[in-house]
Amino acid sequence: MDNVYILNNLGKGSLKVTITPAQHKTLTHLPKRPPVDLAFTDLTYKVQEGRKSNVKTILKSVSGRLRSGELTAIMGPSGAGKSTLLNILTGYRTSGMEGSITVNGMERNLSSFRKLSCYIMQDNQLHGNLSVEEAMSVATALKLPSATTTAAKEEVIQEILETLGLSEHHKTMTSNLSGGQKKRLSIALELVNNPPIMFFDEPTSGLDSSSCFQCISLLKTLARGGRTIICTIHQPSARLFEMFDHLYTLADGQCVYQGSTGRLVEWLGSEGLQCPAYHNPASFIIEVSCGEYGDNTGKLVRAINNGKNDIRNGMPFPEVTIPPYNNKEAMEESLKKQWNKNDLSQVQEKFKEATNGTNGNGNLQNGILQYAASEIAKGDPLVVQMDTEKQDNVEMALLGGEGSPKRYATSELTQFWVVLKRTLLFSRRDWTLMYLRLFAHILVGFLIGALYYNIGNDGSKVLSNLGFLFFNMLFLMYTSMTITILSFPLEMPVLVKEHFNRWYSLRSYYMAITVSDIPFQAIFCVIYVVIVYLLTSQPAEWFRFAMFLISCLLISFVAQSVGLVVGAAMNVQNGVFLAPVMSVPFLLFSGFFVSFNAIPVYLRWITYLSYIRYGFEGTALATYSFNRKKLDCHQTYCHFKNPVTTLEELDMEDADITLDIAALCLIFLVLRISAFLFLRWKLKSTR
Ligand SMILES: Nc1ncnc2c1ncn2[C@@H]1O[C@H](COP(=O)(O)OP(=O)(O)OP(=O)(O)O)[C@@H](O)[C@H]1O
Repeated sequence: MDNVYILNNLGKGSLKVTITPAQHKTLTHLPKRPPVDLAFTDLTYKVQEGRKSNVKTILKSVSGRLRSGELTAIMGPSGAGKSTLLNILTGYRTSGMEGSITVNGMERNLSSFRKLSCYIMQDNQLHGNLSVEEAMSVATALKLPSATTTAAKEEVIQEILETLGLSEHHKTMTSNLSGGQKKRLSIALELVNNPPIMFFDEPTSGLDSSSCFQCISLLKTLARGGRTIICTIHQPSARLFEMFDHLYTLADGQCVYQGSTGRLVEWLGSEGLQCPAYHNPASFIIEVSCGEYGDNTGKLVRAINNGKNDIRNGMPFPEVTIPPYNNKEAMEESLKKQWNKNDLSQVQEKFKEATNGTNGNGNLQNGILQYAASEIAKGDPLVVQMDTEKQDNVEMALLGGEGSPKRYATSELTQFWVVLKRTLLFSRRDWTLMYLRLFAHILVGFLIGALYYNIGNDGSKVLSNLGFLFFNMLFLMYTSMTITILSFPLEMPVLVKEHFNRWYSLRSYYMAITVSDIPFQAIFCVIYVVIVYLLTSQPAEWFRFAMFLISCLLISFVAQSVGLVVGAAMNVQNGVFLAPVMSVPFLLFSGFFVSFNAIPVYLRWITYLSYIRYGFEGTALATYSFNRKKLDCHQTYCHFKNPVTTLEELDMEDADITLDIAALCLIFLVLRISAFLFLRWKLKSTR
C-alpha cells in the first residue's frame, strides 16, 4: 500500500510525497519509546590490584556526550579502557566508579535506565537449542507486557525478522546460524521492546568485511530511528569508519577525540598531526593514541578537555542542570520539551521506515530523508504526519522515582512459566541431558540387576545386598550431580545477559530451572529403582518399595542440588574436580564403611551432614526394618538370617525412617537456597 506524507512547510505551501515501499519492512509495531541522550562527566574508574594499597586507575576523569539518532563508536588502542567505559555506561559495572552520568539532562537512575537500554555482548549469548522463531517468541513473551495479544507479538516478530533479514531463517536452529546472523538475532531479540539506547561490545568481531558492513549498516539504521547506538570497535576499515556519526576515542583511559568522524582528520591536522594521504583515519587516530607519532596524548586530551569540549564548536558542552521539579506534570512537561528537540530523529525514523525500511543496506541518505532533515536544520517549522502517540507516551521511566513503572515487563509468574517452558524444550532437545541419561539409568539398572540377581531374600548374601544398597546411593548421587555441574555453568553467560537486560528476575529463573529438571530426574530414578528392585528380589511389599523409592528420589534431588550449588559457584573444570572430592567424607560417614558407634565421637557430627547416610539408612530400613520376616537360608548357618541382626550390625536398630526423610528434605531446601544465594553472588561478582 502507498504511504502519503504531507510535508507542510509553513509559508511555502505543502508538499505531498508518495512512497511505495518495496516490501513490508517497517518497525511500526514496536512499542514507542522516547529518544535518550547520555552524558557523562569526570568519570573515573579505579580497581584494586593485589594488595589493597595498589590502586589502578583505568578511566581518568573522562567526559562525553552520546546523542540520540547517532551511531557512536568508542575506539582506542587495546587496553585503553573501551570495554570498561562501555560497561560503566551500560550500568553493568557500578562499583569503583566516580563521576556523574546523566540521561536527558537528569542524573541517571540505574534501575530506570536499564529498562531503556540493552547491552549486546561480544559473544552473542544465545541458546543453541532454540530456532530463531522460538527465541523470538521467548523474547516477546518476556519483554512485551502480558496484555499484548499473541497476534500483536507475532506481528512484532515478523517485522523484526524481516527488517533484520532473518525471516528466511526463522526455522533454523540458533546454533546453525552464521556469525553475522547470530549477531543480527542478538539484536533482534533486544529490539523487541524497542530500547532507545543500545550498547554493543565489538559488534563486528569475528565477521567478514561484508558482514561487518551489513552489521554497521543495521546499527546506523537503528540510530536513524532516533535510538542512541553506542559500540566499541577495533580499528574499522575506512568504509566502515565513515558510517559512524560520532567517534569517541580513548588513549590510556583519557579522551583524545570526541566529535564527528568527518572532522577527525581536519581536527588532528589543526593539532599538528597530518593524516597521510590515502591513510585510514581510524588507523591514524589509533596510531597517534599508541604514540607512534610521538607523545601527543597529553596535548590531545588538553585540546578536547578530556571529553568536556564539543569538537563541533570547540567549546565546552553546556552545563547539565537538573531543574527542581515540584510535581509530576512539571517533569513530564520538561521531558516533552526534550522530546521535541529530537524531532529530527523522529522525522528520520518515519521516512526511513516508510521508504527503504531498516533492511541493513545502508541506503539511508535518500532524498526525502535529506529534504526533511535539511528543512528542520534550517529551522523552518515542518509538520509531518506522525504518531502523535509518541509524544503523549513520554516514558516516565526516564524520570526514575515514583512514576517509574514495574521492573520487568511481565509478572514473575509469567516469567517463571516462559522460562520453564523454554527449559523443558531444551531438555527435550538435549541429547546428553535426556537420552544419554535415560540410557545410562536403564543400562546400569540391568547391569546391577544381573550382578545382584535374586539376592534380596537370601540370608547368606546380606552383606552383598548392603553393597547393592550403597551402590544405589553412589550411582544416583553421581549421575544427578555431574550432569548439573556440567550443564549449568554453560547457561551462565545467557543468564547474565538476559537478567541484565531485564528479561526476568533471578527468582523466576531459578524457580523455573529448579522445577524443570525434577520430573525428568524423578522418571529416571523410578525406572532405575523399579528395574533393580525387581531383579534383586527385594521384599515385595508396596510400603517397603515406596520408602525405598522415596529415599532414592530424595538422594538424587539432593545430589542435583549439590551440583547446582557447585555449578553456580564455580566453573566446570573446578566443579568436576571439587564436587566428587567434597563428596568423599559424606560417603565415608554414610554408615556403610564404618558403623555409627565405631566412628570417633569428635567426627560423628559429619554423619549428621552426610546426606548419603540418610539415604542409605532409609533404604536399609525399608529393606530390613518394620518386622521383616526371617530371610531364606540355603546354607548351614546364615548370620544375618534375622533382619534385626543386620540392623544391629549397622547400628540402625533405633533409627527412624521419618527422620531420614525429614533430614533429606531439610538438606534439599538448604542446598537450593544456598544455590540461589551463590547464583545471586555470581551474577554480581561477574560484574
Ligand atoms: N578488574 C581489573 N583489574 C585490573 N586491571 C583491569 C581490570 N579490568 C580492566 N583492567 C585493565 O584496564 C585496562 C582497560 O581494560 P579494557 O578491557 O577496558 O580495555 P579495552 O580498551 O577494551 O581493550 P581491548 O580492546 O584489548 O579489549 C587494561 O589495561 C586492563 O588490563
